Amino acid sequence: MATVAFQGVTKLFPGGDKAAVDQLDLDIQDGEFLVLVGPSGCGKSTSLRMLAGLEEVDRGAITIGGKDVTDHQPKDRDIAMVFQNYALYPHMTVGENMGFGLRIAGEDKAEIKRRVEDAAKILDLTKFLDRKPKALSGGQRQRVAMGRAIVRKPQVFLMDEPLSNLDAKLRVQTRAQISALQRRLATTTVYVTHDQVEAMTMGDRVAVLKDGVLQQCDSPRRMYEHPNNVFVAGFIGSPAMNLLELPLVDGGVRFGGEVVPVPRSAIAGIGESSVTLGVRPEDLQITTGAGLEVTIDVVEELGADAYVYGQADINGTRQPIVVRADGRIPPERGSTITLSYAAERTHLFSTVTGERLVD
Ligand SMILES: Nc1ncnc2c1ncn2[C@@H]1O[C@H](COP(=O)(O)OP(=O)(O)OP(=O)(O)O)[C@@H](O)[C@H]1O
Repeated sequence: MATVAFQGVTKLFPGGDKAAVDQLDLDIQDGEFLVLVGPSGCGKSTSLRMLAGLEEVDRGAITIGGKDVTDHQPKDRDIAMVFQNYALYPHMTVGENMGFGLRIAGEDKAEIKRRVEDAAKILDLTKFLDRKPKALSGGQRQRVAMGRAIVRKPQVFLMDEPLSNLDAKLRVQTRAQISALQRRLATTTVYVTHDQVEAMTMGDRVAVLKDGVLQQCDSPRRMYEHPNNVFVAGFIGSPAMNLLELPLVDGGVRFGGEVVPVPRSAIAGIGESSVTLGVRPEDLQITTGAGLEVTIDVVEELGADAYVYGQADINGTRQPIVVRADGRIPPERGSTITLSYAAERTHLFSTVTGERLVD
């Protein structure tokens, strides 16, 4: 177990017009489950590979357990990595695959056997120990890859999209198993995914990257309730937060007949004439009173909930909006509904910089 720190870590690939990872600063606690998430190409795999020692760091430093490992070989970092494709040796049995790293490290045979059997028990793989990987399901192979990592008892687990080859149902099950296993072993884990649901359900903290730049690193709840900028607001949550550009009038923005106040101090000096108001689909309510009128284009019925997609007339322009409604009494497509909201459940961002304006 160990802390991990990225200190101003930068990666420039030859030919790239900007840094793949740009001055990444991140402190990961001992035993923490930290998820790196972001869209394709945001630099999450490169960050993980630099931590693993599979990619060179151009600027900055990486420490594990307080020790600078920036120039250490992967084998000298005391980490174990689980890859997307599992990277199992097809000619070896499950048991041999799991014990491989220990054998290379010159571990005693009896000790290898004991650790492999322990890991197999934890991962429910005991009856497969003598099989070859090709005789296993995708989920079982994934567990073997996990097993190979845990028998090493490393200081840090690194996982690069380890669930992406599983079908949706198995992914949900395995997600919970990995979370439970990580909590039980309390080993510092850095986990890469592009799936924000995976990030939110698994991470103690989530680090959102965009274009190689860290946007925010917080607990899932904090990230959801207090996104630092428009990108995080739109990336975390499904369906995404509604983000509406509204002109500034009378010390605030007019939304659905009400004025959401924008403190003068928040916009002082940035010359804004409009702000971006964010409101999550579940923070809008269908009302019989006055409010924001929305014409419904599509209703997605999910059982308990229905997501209602429509167009709102906001200050004379039509803007798309999505609302979570009660799935038992969903509104009808083509009809018009009126929405109310609580001003304290809205988020205000600069239209110019995208940064959050009010805490
Ligand atoms: N070996 C390489 N040579 C040149 N450029 C690279 C190399 N590896 C990655 N890149 C570039 O660096 C940036 C970050 O890539 P990276 O693989 O870290 O992103 P990612 O967030 O993991 O994306 P994905 O989810 O698609 O795997 C991208 O612009 C990518 O094209």
